[in-house]
Amino acid sequence: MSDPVLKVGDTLKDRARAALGSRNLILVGLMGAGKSSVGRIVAHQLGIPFIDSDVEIERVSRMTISELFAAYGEDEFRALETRVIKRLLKNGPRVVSTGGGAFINDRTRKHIKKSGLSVWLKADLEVLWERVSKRDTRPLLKTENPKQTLENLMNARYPIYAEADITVLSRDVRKEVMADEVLKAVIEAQTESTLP
Ligand SMILES: Nc1ncnc2c1ncn2[C@@H]1O[C@H](COP(=O)(O)OP(=O)(O)OP(=O)(O)O)[C@@H](O)[C@H]1O
Ligand SMILES: O=C(O)C1=C[C@@H](O)[C@@H](O)[C@H](O)C1
Ligand SMILES: [Mg+2]
Repeated sequence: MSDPVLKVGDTLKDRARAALGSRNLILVGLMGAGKSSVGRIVAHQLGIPFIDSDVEIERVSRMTISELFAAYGEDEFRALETRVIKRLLKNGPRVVSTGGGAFINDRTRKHIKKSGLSVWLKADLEVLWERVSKRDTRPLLKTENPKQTLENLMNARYPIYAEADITVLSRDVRKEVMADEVLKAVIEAQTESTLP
């Protein structure tokens, strides 16, 4: 990608926007990591469209994610998720926040890797639990011991999320601070990839 000329005084968002070029920025990670809320701010900062794959799936199916899981099961949900994400990634640049299991699916992960820069928002169990325990809209956590289920998902999924291009630690700080960290990481990733 050819770098547009950057000037002294360019802001963090200008530099991140230039680093991204026409690629998509795709946020991956577990439920509660902040993909949807941080992704929305990042897109606003970059001045490019924001799309949340869970919201898009609910829009096209006219069902909630819980209803989809209940009516068709997880495998059908994943097949739909793959199709929707593939379509969303066709026209970059966009910020696409994915559902927690999207990057774990081999086909979806391939589409994500091909179409842009992936960012893993990595959080520890206590941060995630504090956030997801407030709402019961997540079908995979409707178990007898949802905190243990979340920990099991972390153990199974973290090695796969680690394949993302960038990892940003999602902590208990304001969402705007997290968004700035994502922008900085995009710039750093671009700088590293152009080093001799
Ligand atoms: N940095 C933050 N500080 C405080 N609260 C946060 C932060 N990031 C996210 N949250 C809150 O945590 C909850 C989950 O965040 P969000 O929906 O963005 O996560 P997600 O990664 O998109 O999860 P899912 O995979 O379930 O869609 C929301 O209520 C959100 O407001
Ligand atoms: O972690 C997951 O597998 C999921 C996370 C949510 O974003 C939804 O996509 C759905 O509840 C499945
Ligand atoms: Mg989300």
